[in-house]
Amino acid sequence: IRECVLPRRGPCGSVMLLGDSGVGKTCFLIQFKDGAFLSGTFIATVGIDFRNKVVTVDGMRVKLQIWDTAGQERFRSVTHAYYRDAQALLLLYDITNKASFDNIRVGPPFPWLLPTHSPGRADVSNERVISSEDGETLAREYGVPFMETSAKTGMNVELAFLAIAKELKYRAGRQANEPSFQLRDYVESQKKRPSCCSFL
Ligand SMILES: Nc1nc2c(ncn2[C@@H]2O[C@H](COP(=O)(O)OP(=O)(O)OP(=O)(O)O)[C@@H](O)[C@H]2O)c(=O)[nH]1
Repeated sequence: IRECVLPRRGPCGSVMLLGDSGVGKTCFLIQFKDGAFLSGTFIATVGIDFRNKVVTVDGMRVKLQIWDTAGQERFRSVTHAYYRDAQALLLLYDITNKASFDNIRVGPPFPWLLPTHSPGRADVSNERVISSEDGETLAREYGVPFMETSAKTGMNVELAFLAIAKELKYRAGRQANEPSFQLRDYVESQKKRPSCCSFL
């Protein structure tokens, strides 16, 4: 079940959404998959779940198998079992919840992974306790791309997955004359920044 089933052509990769319970992982996935925001009652994910989505980057189909993990501590051992098979990790924290930021850690046992820090809820800026600079500093420490996202407004949600798909396509085989793909530069050039008044 963990293996990507290849589409007729093009690369495939698995992406894991990680972060504390309630940071917005399920909403992030639903926003990308269906373009909708799940508001209202919060239903915690039990164990692990996945959705597939095929995206087209630079004329090539790339299949993403996106794993939504449970943030609750009691499911930690289940979700840990899946890390080693992931090509990319999206680490989410809630900018209004310091503990969720402090719990973001990516250790050296997985140097082949491609984490992206994607703080959830960048729209609730008036309750913010973790500044953009705090996030950028942590991302620099790990050498990973950084962008603030919102499942509610959709800000940067698609970009996170498209950037991963581009990286997977690039890894799958570079065409002659194709310039090398620099993930962090791409993210920096494409990402939207939350404005001072983006409380929605
Ligand atoms: N304002 C705002 N609320 C959000 C956003 N993303 C999620 N939420 C809310 O946060 C709550 C938790 O969202 P989930 O996506 O279920 O959280 P989760 O990280 O999947 O939680 P677990 O399944 O327990 O790991 C829900 O009530 C959402 O409506 C966002 O971008 N902005």
